[in-house]
Amino acid sequence: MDSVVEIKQLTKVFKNTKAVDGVSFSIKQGEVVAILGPNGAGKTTTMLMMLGLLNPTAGVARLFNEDAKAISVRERIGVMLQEVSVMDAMKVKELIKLFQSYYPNPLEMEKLVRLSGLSEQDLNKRTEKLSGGQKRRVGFALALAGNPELLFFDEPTVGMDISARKVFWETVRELSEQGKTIIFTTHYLQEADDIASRIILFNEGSIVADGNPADIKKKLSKQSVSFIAKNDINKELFVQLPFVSDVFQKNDRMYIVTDDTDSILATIFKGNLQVQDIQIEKGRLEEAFEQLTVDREAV
Ligand SMILES: Nc1ncnc2c1ncn2[C@@H]1O[C@H](COP(=O)(O)OP(=O)(O)OP(=O)(O)O)[C@@H](O)[C@H]1O
Repeated sequence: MDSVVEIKQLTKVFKNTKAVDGVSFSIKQGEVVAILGPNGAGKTTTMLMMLGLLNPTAGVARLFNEDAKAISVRERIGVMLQEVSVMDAMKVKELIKLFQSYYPNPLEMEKLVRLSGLSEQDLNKRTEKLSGGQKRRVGFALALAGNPELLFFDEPTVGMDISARKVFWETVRELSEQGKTIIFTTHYLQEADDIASRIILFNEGSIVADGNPADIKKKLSKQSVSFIAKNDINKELFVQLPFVSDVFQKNDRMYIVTDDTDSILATIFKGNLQVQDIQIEKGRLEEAFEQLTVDREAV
């Protein structure tokens, strides 16, 4: 399958801040990708560079194997950024019609209204009179106006109430079922896990993990095997194993921190180690993710 997004060694330096540091990935048609990470991780900056709205300090970003600024690319993408600035002094309906006119194969008004969760009343409102949540819905309708193949949403659910979120994600699922490619940034782990087929995890301007949600969760959540040793057991036996990240002793218990608890059990049994009271702990994902955030803030 062809990749619709290709970024290579993308880097952005603002004065003293390296916001994005040599990031590379490609995204295939039909993927639903969450760019996940704590505040300031570089998600928005990366998205803006992907879209050609911000020039990278180094590296390249290509959409459909072309420059993102090309008209032929613009016609195939839909974008909803954090700041939805809609033109004032126009009715919502007029604004949507204007956007439809920019594209060769726009979606019909009724479809846009249904997909974005706008009401008839909203359509007749003037844009400057909209609430924050209504603005988001209009922004969503505008992103879909051209019936795009590839969609970008930057922190899409910020400012949405629960019912608006529900409509939004239902629509995203529907679009995904139609084979559209969807890329969204979020700092909600749960959102990424619920919706995305792939999570690209950012921290401090770099990718720290990239994979399906199950693999990412495995990577994020620290697991350990612990036991009480009847005889002295040499720590090195576990330290040398590739899937072990830490081995320590607490009270009379030896803890082996690992991402593969099964293999630790196998090592214990194969080595016929004299241990008792084996416990397996699967760390909480939210905790691990919060830790990532805390680490960032501590810098
Ligand atoms: N225009 C700018 N000028 C200077 N620094 C910037 C600019 N835009 C972003 N930054 C800095 O770059 C870093 C990454 O910001 P970015 O907005 O990409 O993060 P993010 O992951 O999208 O975070 P958030 O979830 O808060 O939006 C931050 O340290 C931010 O302060």
